Amino acid sequence: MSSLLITHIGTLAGLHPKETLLLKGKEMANLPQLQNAWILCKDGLIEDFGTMDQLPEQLPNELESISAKGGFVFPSWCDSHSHIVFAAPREEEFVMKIAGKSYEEIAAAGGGILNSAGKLQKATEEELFESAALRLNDMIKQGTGALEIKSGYGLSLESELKMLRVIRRLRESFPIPIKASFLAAHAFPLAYKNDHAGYISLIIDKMLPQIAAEGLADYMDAFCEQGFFSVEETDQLLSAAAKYGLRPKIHANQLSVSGGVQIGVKHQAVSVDHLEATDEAAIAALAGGQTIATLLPSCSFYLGIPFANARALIQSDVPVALATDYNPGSTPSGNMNFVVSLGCIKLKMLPEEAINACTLNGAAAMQLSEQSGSIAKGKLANLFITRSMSSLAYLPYSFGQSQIETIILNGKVQ
Ligand SMILES: N=CN[C@@H](CCC(=O)O)C(=O)O
Ligand SMILES: [Zn+2]
Repeated sequence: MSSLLITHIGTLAGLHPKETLLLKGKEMANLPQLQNAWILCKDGLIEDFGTMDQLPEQLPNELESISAKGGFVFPSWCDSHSHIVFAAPREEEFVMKIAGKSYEEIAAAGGGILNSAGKLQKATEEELFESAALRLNDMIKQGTGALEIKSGYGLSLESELKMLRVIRRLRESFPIPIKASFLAAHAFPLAYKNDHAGYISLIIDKMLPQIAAEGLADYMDAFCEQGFFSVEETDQLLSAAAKYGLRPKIHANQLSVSGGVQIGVKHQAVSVDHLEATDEAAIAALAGGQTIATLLPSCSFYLGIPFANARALIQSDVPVALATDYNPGSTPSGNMNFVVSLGCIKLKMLPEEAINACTLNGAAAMQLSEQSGSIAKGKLANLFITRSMSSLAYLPYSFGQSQIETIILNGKVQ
């Protein structure tokens, strides 16, 4: 395999040592950097880095060398919450929202998740793969270098399997790590509207065994929310998933204080996601622990719901990650650069905190931080080079404008 040398890097950012797997509290504001640097990638991994006055004399054969022209080099974004496999966008709901309808009202009127499920059930695996691949290509161009994708628009054995197989094919076809979460507990299908127990047993007795047998999921997800899955139902689902070794990453406290955070912590969730409606009890449940609070500020932005209280979480030593939540209903955007900007502007995170939340802690929220999320020897060489910027803060400050010039995945310029 060939090697890549990047020289004249104005700032090489995100140099957390390989052993640092997760950041909490004050550590979140520390983003180690090196000025006037080079980095060498070999066989898809980061081989070494240093300052320009100490460029190595001995370099590998078959070396490609590029100049960063004074730009920053960052580890790729690690987007740990997305729903990019869907059959159709829902811009009709966007217009309903503009006219004043809430997310809950649109869902009650036959829109929302059930609308997406109806369309997905009719789509072929090929169609779903093609459309998700287009979205994923766009995300990669915007700097994403590791991704979690959920099922959850199938809501039947056949269609959930179809979604998870599409995610598997994306993983096999794209040069970035991809994790899959099983989210049949996203909404109750109409046929089970008055038979919640029936749908829960369908998930536990039919879907989980087959998904586990085919190794199609890394995590168990559930939308623990009023009008969706109760705490008791979520508890039952997470206990069943644990028998197959699937740890939770769940949707909690999006629209109301649902108790989802506490049930996630009880089941040692890798992450509890959303938390727009978080109260003190939820923060206390997470304080000082290992469960990551994954905040999704572009969902708050799009739906016009409150932004999560990132400051209180960080102050309570809760590890915070940021992700896109890319989906057709609540967040039709997979742009992590905008997430970093919203993290700063709306969640009041420092640029260093927001960048750590989108890199190392995002990787940790997919259990990938041994290989992704920071610049360290032996980690995946998934990076991006920006234009020359006056400071680190310029990246989130210049919201809506991409500063990214070059994408590098597995040590190769894309
Ligand atoms: N809240 C649950 N799931 C998605 C929205 C799904 C949809 O509206 O299609 C979310 O994370 O926001
Ligand atoms: Zn989501």
